Amino acid sequence: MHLLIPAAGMGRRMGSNRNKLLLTLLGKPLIFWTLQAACASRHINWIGIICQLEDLPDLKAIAEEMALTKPVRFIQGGKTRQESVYNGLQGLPHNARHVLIHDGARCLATPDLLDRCAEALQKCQGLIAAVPVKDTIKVVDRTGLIKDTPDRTNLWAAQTPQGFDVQLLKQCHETGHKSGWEVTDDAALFEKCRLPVKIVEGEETNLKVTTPVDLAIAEYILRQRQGTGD
Ligand SMILES: Nc1ccn([C@@H]2O[C@H](COP(=O)(O)OP(=O)(O)OP(=O)(O)O)[C@@H](O)[C@H]2O)c(=O)n1
Ligand SMILES: C[C@](O)(CO)[C@H](O)COP(=O)(O)O
Repeated sequence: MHLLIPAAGMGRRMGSNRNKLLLTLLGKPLIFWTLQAACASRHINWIGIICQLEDLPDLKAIAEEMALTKPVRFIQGGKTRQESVYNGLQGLPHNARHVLIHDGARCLATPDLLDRCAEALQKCQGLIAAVPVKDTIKVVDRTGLIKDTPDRTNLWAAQTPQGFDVQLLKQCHETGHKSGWEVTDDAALFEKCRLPVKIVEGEETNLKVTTPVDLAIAEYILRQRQGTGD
């Protein structure tokens, strides 16, 4: 299974002056933990890291230090996540039939989740990891007034990995590009093209490290996993 890791963001919401994936999390760069899970996955046998040129030396150094046992290709990122994934798809080897896409910023995803998604992708055209929403969600208008309270039983919070048939996802990205669609995940392009996307039960701990508080929570979870919860 081929894996693309979008890692070309800036981390503005983190308030950092560099790519948040290079920030330290429990003594290692944040992206180290994402790569460690990818390496431990039984099904992933190729990794594409999508990144900005300025981060290339740091990311290469991390990959070298980890002595990754799977082939790794670095692919130039774009201005948005959507553009980055588009570039990533062009950088896949020609024999890639299925692809998992997993945010570098979701550094707590387990190898088991990656493997469950890889296995499920053998039987469908598109899927995403997701978890049922725990909060009551409000739809709010521009003036701050609540317009609707959707039924929570139908609401799921999207995560990554997201997995797709490569040719279909390439077509969806092309259509999205021509039509000027702006989306925050790849499933949305599939949906807009009226293609089916399945849900795979995700992990509550699979948070996207976005703000400083997420960094603290991620560190806490990693400590618990390592049995050093103090
Ligand atoms: N041009 C971009 C923007 C984002 N990403 C990646 O997409 C994932 C999810 O994006 P997000 O968490 O929003 O990351 P940032 O764009 O870095 O954060 P922010 O929106 O706060 O600037 C991250 O792994 C990020 O590196 C990417 O590959 N290319
Ligand atoms: C793909 C994603 O991680 C699913 O939750 C998410 O959409 C990434 O974009 P965001 O704008 O940072 O939420």
